[in-house]
Amino acid sequence: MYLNGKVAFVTGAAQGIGRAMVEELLHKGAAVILVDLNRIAGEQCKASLDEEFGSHRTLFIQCDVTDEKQLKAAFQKTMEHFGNLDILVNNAGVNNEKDWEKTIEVNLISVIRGTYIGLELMNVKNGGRGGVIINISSLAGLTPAAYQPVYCASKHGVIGFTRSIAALASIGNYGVRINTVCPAFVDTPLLESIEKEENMGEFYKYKDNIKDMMKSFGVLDPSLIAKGLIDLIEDDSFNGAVMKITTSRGIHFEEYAAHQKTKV
Ligand SMILES: NC(=O)C1=CN([C@@H]2O[C@H](COP(=O)(O)OP(=O)(O)OC[C@H]3O[C@@H](n4cnc5c(N)ncnc54)[C@H](O)[C@@H]3O)[C@@H](O)[C@H]2O)C=CC1
Ligand SMILES: CC/C=C\C[C@H](O)C(=O)/C=C/C=C/C=C\C=C\[C@@H](O)C/C=C\CCC(=O)O
Repeated sequence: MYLNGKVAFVTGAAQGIGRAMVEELLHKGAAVILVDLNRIAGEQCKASLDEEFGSHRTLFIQCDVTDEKQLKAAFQKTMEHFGNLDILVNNAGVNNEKDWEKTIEVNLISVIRGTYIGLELMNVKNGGRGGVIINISSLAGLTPAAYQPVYCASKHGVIGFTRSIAALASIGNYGVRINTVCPAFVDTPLLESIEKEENMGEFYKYKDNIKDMMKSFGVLDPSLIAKGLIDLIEDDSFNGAVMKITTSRGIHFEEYAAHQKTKV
């Protein structure tokens, strides 16, 4: 997909990986809807981006992605404001083993719901003009994470759902490609949750173990994740891809047997 002039919807856009993705999309000429629960951070993010890219290139929408009514309204506002939707990045995520139901709601249920709403709008069979959906998983979506069992489950779910819906989109000729990105540790405020009992709950006593893992695996810059996102959007050969991003191997892909691969 050629990004110039396209319209992208990014959740969790106010900071971290989401903000890095927004900046890359703007540099490539797209218009971007910034969707985030945090109004202050979202408005500050937009104000900063306006200085570099102009105020017409972005729209901030305060939205809790776990609230179906708010999420649907955000998509509706996008269509009204920009007239179309070409790219959807379901990025918003939390790490909370204490309120683990919230983790499942944000990291998995909202990704599924956002994908379905985005597909409805982009599917050429519905009069859409096609597009690309990227769901953000994690390396914890591919390996056990002893100290984040529910976060791990949510991210495994993102991969299973994304590969499945990508296969359906191909079989149904929807004109929409759906892929997932699995970064290892990335230098964002999310990592601060490791130090908080209200996030880690019973696993708080293992916080130093996670920090040792971070020392061992290293911590990635969000800009590398944004680069991986752009690769998946621009290269039309990717559908159902599971992109991994680690300090040791950079951007690479999980390999599956031929019968488990998704056609474009
Ligand atoms: N930081 C890391 O080490 C890694 C993060 N990831 C994933 O990348 C994604 C982005 O994470 P980070 O940028 O690191 O986190 P972050 O905490 O820096 O940013 C997450 C953003 O999502 C927003 N958000 C949270 N709940 C929301 C909700 N209910 N509705 C709308 N917005 C909401 C927050 O306000 C925040 O702006 C997440 O899905 C995370 O699981 C994956 C692998 C590594
Ligand atoms: C507060 C931090 C929350 C989330 C961080 C993020 O989602 C994350 O990166 C979590 C990673 C958890 C990893 C858990 C185990 C890692 C296991 C390793 O065995 C993976 C090993 C190699 C990857 C090889 C490769 O294909 O590159």
